[in-house]
Amino acid sequence: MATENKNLSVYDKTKIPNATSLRFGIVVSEWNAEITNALLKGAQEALLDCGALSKNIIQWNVPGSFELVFGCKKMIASQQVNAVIAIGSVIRGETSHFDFVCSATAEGIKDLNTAGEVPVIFCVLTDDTWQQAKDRSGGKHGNKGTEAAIAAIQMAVLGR
Ligand SMILES: Nc1c(NC[C@H](O)[C@H](O)[C@H](O)CO)[nH]c(=O)[nH]c1=O
Ligand SMILES: CC(=O)[C@@H](O)COP(=O)(O)O
Repeated sequence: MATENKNLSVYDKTKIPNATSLRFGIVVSEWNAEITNALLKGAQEALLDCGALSKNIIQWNVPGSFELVFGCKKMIASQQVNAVIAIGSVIRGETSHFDFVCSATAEGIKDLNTAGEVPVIFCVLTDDTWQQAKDRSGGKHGNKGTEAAIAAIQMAVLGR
């Protein structure tokens, strides 16, 4: 189902485990900061809505999405978190750089999950246009940060 047919911000709180006992890392890319900050807001609000404590949400920033993998790996190694959310916004430009950044970031985050230490949630928008990114970070299609927070809670419980 494409995002167009699924609001990213909708969740049934009664079906989400309580997050009070869980610790979360959030690593945020600073490229396209208007988008990534909106994703971060959505994630933070959903975590708190599901019982997470502010003191248990550790946030680091990295320059761009390509650096998310390194930031998440260091977060896992040093912060005793139950799940990490990797937040980025990659928007296609004139060259094939978009493809390399997207594939490297996705592969790297996949590899962190394959390592099996801590689940890392892929909250990286890969859009052809600025409007597509706006629509998925609190716009008409909801907020992928919200979706990522719910996935983080569910995977944190599964990974315990
Ligand atoms: N063009 C975008 C980038 N590019 C930067 C890379 O992510 C990386 O920081 C750089 O290549 C240095 O290693 N990053 C995004 O997150 N979004 C973009 O649209
Ligand atoms: C995703 C990118 O790296 C891209 O925005 C860079 O733009 P360009 O391909 O025009 O250099």
